[in-house]
Amino acid sequence: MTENMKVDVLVIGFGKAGKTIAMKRAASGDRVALVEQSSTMYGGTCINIGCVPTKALLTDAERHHAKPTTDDSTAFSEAIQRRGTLTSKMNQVNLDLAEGKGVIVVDGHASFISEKTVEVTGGEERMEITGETVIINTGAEPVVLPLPGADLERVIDSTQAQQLDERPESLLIVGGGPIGMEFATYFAKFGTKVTVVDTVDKPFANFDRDIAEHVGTIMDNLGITWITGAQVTEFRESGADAVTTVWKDGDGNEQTADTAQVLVAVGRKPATKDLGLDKAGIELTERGAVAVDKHLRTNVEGVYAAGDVNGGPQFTYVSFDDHRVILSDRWGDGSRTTDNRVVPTTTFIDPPLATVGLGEDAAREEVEARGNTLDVKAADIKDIPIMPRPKILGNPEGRAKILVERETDRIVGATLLCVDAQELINTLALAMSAEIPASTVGGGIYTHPSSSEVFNALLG
Ligand SMILES: Cc1cc2nc3c(=O)[nH]c(=O)nc-3n(C[C@H](O)[C@H](O)[C@H](O)COP(=O)(O)OP(=O)(O)OC[C@H]3O[C@@H](n4cnc5c(N)ncnc54)[C@H](O)[C@@H]3O)c2cc1C
Ligand SMILES: NC(=O)c1ccc[n+]([C@@H]2O[C@H](COP(=O)([O-])OP(=O)(O)OC[C@H]3O[C@@H](n4cnc5c(N)ncnc54)[C@H](O)[C@@H]3O)[C@@H](O)[C@H]2O)c1
Repeated sequence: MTENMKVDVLVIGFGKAGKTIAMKRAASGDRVALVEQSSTMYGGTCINIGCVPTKALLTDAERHHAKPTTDDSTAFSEAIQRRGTLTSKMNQVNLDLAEGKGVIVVDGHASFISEKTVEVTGGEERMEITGETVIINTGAEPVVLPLPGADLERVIDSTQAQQLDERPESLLIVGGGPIGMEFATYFAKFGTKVTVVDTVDKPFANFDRDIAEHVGTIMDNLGITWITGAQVTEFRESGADAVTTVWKDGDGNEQTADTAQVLVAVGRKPATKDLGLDKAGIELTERGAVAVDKHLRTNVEGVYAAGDVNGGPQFTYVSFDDHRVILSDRWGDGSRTTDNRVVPTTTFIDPPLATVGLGEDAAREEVEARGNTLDVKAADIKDIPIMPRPKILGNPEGRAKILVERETDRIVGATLLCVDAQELINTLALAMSAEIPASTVGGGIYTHPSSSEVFNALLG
């Protein structure tokens, strides 16, 4: 039997934006249904298989590496266990929170059958749910390489890499983006021999070269081998306990490596498969994301797309901001849009690597095009005497760089590779979006010893 349900707000996917809108609208008295295809994903990617579990694993890896209290394999298993306990608690808390606010959580896979109606399958029974407002928040899924052997058991993705029963002796990671960098750090700190291969022609290609050099040293110190210009062509079984990765190097020569596991981390694509978007007439971008305008409206009235599925930057806090944009458009004055967003990033290597705004080359080009001058305020962390916190913590590695347009005193970009960079970058992002002058940030009174003193050192 098919059950039909009509709601004010239908949310597809338990992601950051969707759950936040669902809870707020339910608390405001709307009838809200939220469809989630997997009970292991209540609360979405971030808390179950993304940000939170990986940072818990990295924290345990860092603690173990700094001061081992047991052998690598035992410490690795304990970290995996703690991750499991933490995520199941958070998963349950998210379900309880949503239901506590009156959200009707529906288990099953949603697929559009018309503009504002989805069919839900896979749960206890088939249902049709129609929403006056529909929020698509289905996230993203790992890109699978279309290569021979990509489906071998030892070739895994970032979710499986968080749930290994045993510490692998060796690991090859395909892709040196944030997932590659973080997992390389995590495994290497538990004593796994890590090799990373990437197609890009230089390591850490998205970062300024001086910063990339420091990152390279950090990876070298962990014994991680970073290979660029590599085109992976195949994975092959190699005996009972290894897999061979085959790639062409920059000169076109074939290279191979045998490792216990291969982690493929070559990006994540918007999760639009089996969503029936064609039946709703919802348009996609060329890259397969749900096409949206600056209010996150799709081409169908009352249907929005939030988070990774709309093709924006793939971060939890961007999905969180998406929820504000949608609330503003649908239930507010529409003034909040995706225009002029300042989006900081942090990759959680050790120390963390954080960015906001432009890199040095792009900043110079942009500032000089305005006839102005770019001031590069930069220093190696070990050479900043008035910021002793990294030394106190025993980790003075790294470099800090803040880019300032001299004539306007505006911060146009920053890269911080240092202890507490994940916090510091938010101050700079706020200064940029609120147009607080660089000299004001530099003239702040900051507690001592704190990492914020880097602002006194570079901008004061
Ligand atoms: C390993 C890893 C580490 C990361 N680390 C960070 C980090 O440190 N910081 C950061 O900001 N970001 C990080 N990210 C990215 C971040 O997790 C995502 O950008 C964010 O979670 C996306 O949220 P979302 O709102 O788009 O949806 P998601 O949280 O992805 O939720 C989508 C939900 O929709 C469900 N779903 C999909 N299709 C359907 C359907 N048809 N019917 C019903 N349900 C469906 C899915 O099961 C899922 O639960 C990381 C990602 C990964 C993979
Ligand atoms: N700390 C964080 O905020 C954090 C952490 C992890 C993930 N994330 C989010 O998740 C997203 C996905 O991460 P990701 O690292 O998988 O993707 P990514 O797209 O950011 O990086 C993928 C890397 O794989 C390389 N690559 C692509 N195809 C390849 C191939 N065939 N062979 C070898 N290398 C190849 C690319 O050159 C790139 O360096 C990120 O973009 C980020 O938004 C964020």
